[in-house]
Amino acid sequence: MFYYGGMTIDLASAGNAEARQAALAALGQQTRELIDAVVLTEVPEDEITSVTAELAALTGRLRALRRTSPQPFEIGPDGTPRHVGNAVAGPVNPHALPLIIESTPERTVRAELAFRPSHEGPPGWVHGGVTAMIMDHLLGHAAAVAGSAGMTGTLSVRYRRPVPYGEPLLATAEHTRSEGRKSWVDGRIALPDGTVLVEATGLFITPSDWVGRFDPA
Ligand SMILES: CCCCCCCC/C=C\CCCCCCCC(=O)SCCNC(=O)CCNC(=O)[C@H](O)C(C)(C)COP(=O)(O)OP(=O)(O)OC[C@H]1O[C@@H](n2cnc3c(N)ncnc32)[C@H](O)[C@@H]1OP(=O)(O)O
Repeated sequence: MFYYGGMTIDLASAGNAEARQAALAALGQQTRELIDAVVLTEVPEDEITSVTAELAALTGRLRALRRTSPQPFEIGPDGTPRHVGNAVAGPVNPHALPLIIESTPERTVRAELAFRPSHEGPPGWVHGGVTAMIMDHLLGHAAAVAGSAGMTGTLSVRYRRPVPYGEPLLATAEHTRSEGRKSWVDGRIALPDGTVLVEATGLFITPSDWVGRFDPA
């Protein structure tokens, strides 16, 4: 639903929903490029001021017709779960990497990824909160594909080596065990040669009202 001038409009039923998602994903990607351009720019101050004014105008255009919250979790036309507004994996969300996760037949998960300069924490390296966020989401996804979708109860992260940005990395995770509504998942972020940079263990708890709702296909 969208709110425009006091009216409520269901745009999904009004047009081609898939074409709209593709257009929104392109906007999300362009905005990611903008974010990195902002943190790296060396243009003169008057140019910065001019670009800021143009961005304010563009922001106003996007705000002209808006939702009350990001796009929800849903089952896509091909039957797969998707959450395009998600902060970590959503292609429409510029804050998201986005993390593109593949599931293996063994119900483990993997994602090839590369952090960007805008993820910098310690000078030259990725912020530990950003890598923890990636681990939280990937471990949660691994719990879900194992049939134990839940909310993070605890997340323990061991930072073994600093994480570079701008380089291809591999993140993997696997469900290890469940007891009732509690499930444990292990994961890591590694260099392509297998050198582990970050290790994480998470406890995911299936809220009572989720039981049976998010069973994998
Ligand atoms: C988001 C996914 C959407 C759908 C997925 C489906 C499809 C999959 C596709 C794609 C996957 C995407 C993956 C995303 C991953 C991202 C995950 C996040 O970032 S989640 C945000 C951060 N976490 C919170 O905000 C939790 C806030 N806390 C709560 O909501 C509750 O406290 C909750 C649900 C964690 C537990 O509430 P209770 O009422 O169900 O729990 P009680 O009944 O009190 O306890 C049950 C057992 O769990 C233990 N427990 C409860 N909370 C614990 C905690 N925080 N740490 C350790 N143990 C805890 C208790 O001691 C108890 O254990 P005993 O049975 O006695 O052995």
